[in-house]
Amino acid sequence: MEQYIIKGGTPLVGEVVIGGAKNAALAILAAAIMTDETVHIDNLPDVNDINVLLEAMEGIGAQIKRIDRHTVQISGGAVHDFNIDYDYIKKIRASYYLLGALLGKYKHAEVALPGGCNIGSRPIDQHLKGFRALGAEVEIEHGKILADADRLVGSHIYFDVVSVGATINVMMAASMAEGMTILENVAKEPHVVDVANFLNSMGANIRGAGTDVIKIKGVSRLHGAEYSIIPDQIEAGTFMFGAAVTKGDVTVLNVIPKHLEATIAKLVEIGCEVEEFDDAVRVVSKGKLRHTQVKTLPYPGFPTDMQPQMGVALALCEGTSTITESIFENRFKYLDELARMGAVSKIEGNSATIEGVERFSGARVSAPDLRAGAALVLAGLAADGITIVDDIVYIQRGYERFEEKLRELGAEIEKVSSEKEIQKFKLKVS
Ligand SMILES: CC(=O)N[C@H]1[C@@H](OP(=O)(O)OP(=O)(O)OC[C@H]2O[C@@H](n3ccc(=O)[nH]c3=O)[C@H](O)[C@@H]2O)O[C@H](CO)[C@@H](O)[C@@H]1O
Ligand SMILES: C=C(OP(=O)(O)O)C(=O)O
Repeated sequence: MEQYIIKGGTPLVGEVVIGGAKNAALAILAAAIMTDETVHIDNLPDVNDINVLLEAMEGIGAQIKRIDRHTVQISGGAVHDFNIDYDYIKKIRASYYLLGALLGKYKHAEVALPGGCNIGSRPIDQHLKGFRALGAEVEIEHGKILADADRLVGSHIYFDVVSVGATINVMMAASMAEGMTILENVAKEPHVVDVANFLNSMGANIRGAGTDVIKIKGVSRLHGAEYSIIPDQIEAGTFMFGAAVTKGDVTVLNVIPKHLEATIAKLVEIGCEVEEFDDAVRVVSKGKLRHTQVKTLPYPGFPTDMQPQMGVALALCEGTSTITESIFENRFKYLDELARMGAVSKIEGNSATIEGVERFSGARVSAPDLRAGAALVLAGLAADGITIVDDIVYIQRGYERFEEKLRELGAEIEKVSSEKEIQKFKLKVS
């Protein structure tokens, strides 16, 4: 089992290039099998979730050609199997996008119920409601979602909750339904817009992505395309909070600053200096950090996927801060791990009260999920002494070369997998 070992106390300083957005890329890869022609996708992040999804797609007959770590060519023409097994996708959430893609193109899909991070109850009732409204029969049997339709017909669908996954999934299926679909109360996340743009580049007719209402005029076929995925706002935000907690000076490159507005606002509130450029953002943290409040909300609100990273910063702020987590009820597990490093917090329902401390002390902690794991790495970088983060397989789901990028910013961090390597690192940094 691999771990990160970190000697904290060095400010992160320098520039870091941000990769493509995992959560956009996963949906776009799935959507790529909706045409028989070749699709060329660029700016893919080289992370475990992507590789697992590509394997699952190969398993049903898609031809996948890796051009390099960030570029892939996909031909969906040879897809002959509409059945995705649990073994492939138990580790990832976004396997559910193969439902929308297969149902849209082939009117039939059998996909195991998705996995993903254990951050709370994660129903998919809104996805199924959307597919049924388009005319599909949908059943859950033996852990699989079976969706079947003679034809899909456009419909007017109001989502009861704002869901990124349901919005994208139903948008995919509806793009190959007959007639007009109107989706209301949809998610407005940048990756929803990116997937709509990608589908449109394949010949779909989708309008309104990024607003509350998406209108889709179904088409009978989609064609090949070349597409470059948007930058990952969560990877960028993680490095930006890295600057905040280590009293560093980090510029994230290849970002869309507009997508980072909520993160930037909170960094400014806690006392960081933030400079925005066309496709870069610089975060400088000098003095003490100030306490604040934050509530996670759908975009353009503060993203739940940034909540643990912000929580680590708040645990180092002067005074008392509060976090309200309104999307997933089980996203505070990192606070128990952070307590081992000296953080002081109390969780009540979906809120956490955090009493800032002067410093963390290095300790052995476990990553409970992807973003919580990344947040604990940030805590280790800010802490006195040595921190070991276990279960980094979660972090590897969504961060490419995380430790290398941090080292390029001056961090003392290694990926290790044995006691011998841990001792070697300790000797090196002592
Ligand atoms: C692979 C991927 O892109 N994952 C992201 C996606 O997850 P995911 O697509 O699972 O998240 P959703 O936006 O669907 O979930 C938002 C809220 O809606 C609820 N809900 C969702 C669907 C449904 O059918 N019924 C229902 O009640 C969920 O329990 C949650 O409380 O968006 C989340 C919210 O930005 C992010 O944290 C995840 O990183
Ligand atoms: C929660 C996340 O991913 P998933 O939805 O795939 O579990 C995430 O990207 O932070």
